[in-house]
Amino acid sequence: MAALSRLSNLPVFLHAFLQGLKNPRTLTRWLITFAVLNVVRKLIYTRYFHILSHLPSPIFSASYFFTGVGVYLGRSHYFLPKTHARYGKIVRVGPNIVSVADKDAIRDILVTGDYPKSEIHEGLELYKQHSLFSSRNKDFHKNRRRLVAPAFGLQYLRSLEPIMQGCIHVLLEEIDEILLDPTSVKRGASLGSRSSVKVLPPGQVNICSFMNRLSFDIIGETAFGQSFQMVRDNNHPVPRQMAQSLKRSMQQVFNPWMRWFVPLDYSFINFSKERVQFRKDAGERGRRADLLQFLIDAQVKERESGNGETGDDYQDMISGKLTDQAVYTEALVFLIAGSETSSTALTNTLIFLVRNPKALRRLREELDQATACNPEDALPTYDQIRNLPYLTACLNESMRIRPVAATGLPREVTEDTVMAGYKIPEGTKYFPQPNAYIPERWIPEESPFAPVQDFTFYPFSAGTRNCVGKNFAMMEMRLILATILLKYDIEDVPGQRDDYVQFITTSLATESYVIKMNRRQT
Ligand code: HEM
Repeated sequence: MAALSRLSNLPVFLHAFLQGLKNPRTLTRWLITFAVLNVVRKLIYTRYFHILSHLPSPIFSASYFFTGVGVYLGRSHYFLPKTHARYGKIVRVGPNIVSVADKDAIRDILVTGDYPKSEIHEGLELYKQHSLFSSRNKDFHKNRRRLVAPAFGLQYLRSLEPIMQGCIHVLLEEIDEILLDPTSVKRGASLGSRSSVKVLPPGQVNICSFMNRLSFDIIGETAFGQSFQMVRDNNHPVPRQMAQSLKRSMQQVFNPWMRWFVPLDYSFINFSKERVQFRKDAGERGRRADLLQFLIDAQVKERESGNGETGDDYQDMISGKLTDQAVYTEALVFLIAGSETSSTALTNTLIFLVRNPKALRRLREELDQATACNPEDALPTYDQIRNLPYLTACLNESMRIRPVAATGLPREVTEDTVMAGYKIPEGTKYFPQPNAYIPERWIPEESPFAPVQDFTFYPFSAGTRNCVGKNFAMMEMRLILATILLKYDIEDVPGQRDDYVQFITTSLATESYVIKMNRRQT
């Protein structure tokens, strides 16, 4: 069909060409007509004759144009729930993109079938280097994941607790300073391109900005051995460069024309290179138990075992060897994957809590009980809070309503699959009152609903490509949330926008959410 429709354009083109030889204006007119006809032909073909044309789909799915606009504006996640509500659980949303919103099908894709990541991930590779996050090659991924995963085991993460606590301590100092003197707010440069940090009325703090800056400091300390001092100074160029490059690289995946006009700025890679070299040069003196040290040690072990690089750069890259380049690329992947994700999830949780005072009170009670014997100035320890059910429920509930990876986890179908003809029962809702913040639904003995079904909740994805940093993120979020609630009374400032944009992960569109904070009287 495609070949036939292509041939049918040939006489039109020849006619245009012959006419054009006589008169350049006629040639232009005919070329425009030809281009328009070609677009119409493609749209008709994609809509009615393509191998996916039997799937339910809105009319816009025949082209990438609307998806491209949605991704450019960071609003692509808004249309998906509406499209599924209208067309069912399997919907074609682009010429070659099918969106799936069914728990069994999702389990098949991510876990049972372990489908490879889609081509989109290639657009997210850093200067064409495979990495744990972007690689689509299963052997590469298996090898790299085997080397890196122990850094996120509970045992190793324990060594990171003092580092995280140190950063949280700086946050408390900074918030206290603003509460005393609102003009002391560090304006710095905005991380995205939308807003900057403002002086607020006394007693108010932009919690979105602080969570964002704190997550960068924690990843800076753990992955590069150096805080970005974003909480204190809000002025380091690397987080800003990184946030902007990621946004642009996602926009360019669906809008390739942008590459001509907006080049990507990868200068932040030099920062990673320098930090790795600095740590290596420092030798035993510079040793620290953190993610960067783990990568460097893993590289040394791989080399000592005789399984190191072969000298062929390309082969070493595709087989997942921890070359020098691989070490600084993976450190950057931690920075990219581990900053905006945790900070968005934390900001959302704080917003839900100030808007749900009952849940806030209950969480506070749980935390007070767990830390009752702490001296006044002490921060909660991870041992005290890691198993608190309501704390975990509050985080889960916010990641359920506002997932950090909201546009799904694109995978590729590499062979014929029954999913395209999948029959799905209509009208099944996995979460009763889906938009209400009810942390109790995660505590089976207290839930007003039937227990949450397995495989309906994937904030960290599932299967071989799930989030390697899940334990890190949960530890970080529990520590930060617990500390804030133990040290401050917090309250909502009503009437603020809380819509969000999605580039690689989601974030508040305004980059700002202000809450009232007051040092807690003990
Ligand atoms: C609330 C916080 C976080 C959430 C919700 C989250 C979510 C996810 C999700 C959904 C994926 C799968 C992406 C895909 O399939 O395309 C993923 C992968 C990944 N995440 Fe996280 N993440 C979080 C925090 C972190 C942190 C703190 C780190 C590291 C310090 C991290 C490192 C990674 C890496 C390296 C991958 C790729 C893993 C692989 O493919 O083997 N994440 N994350």
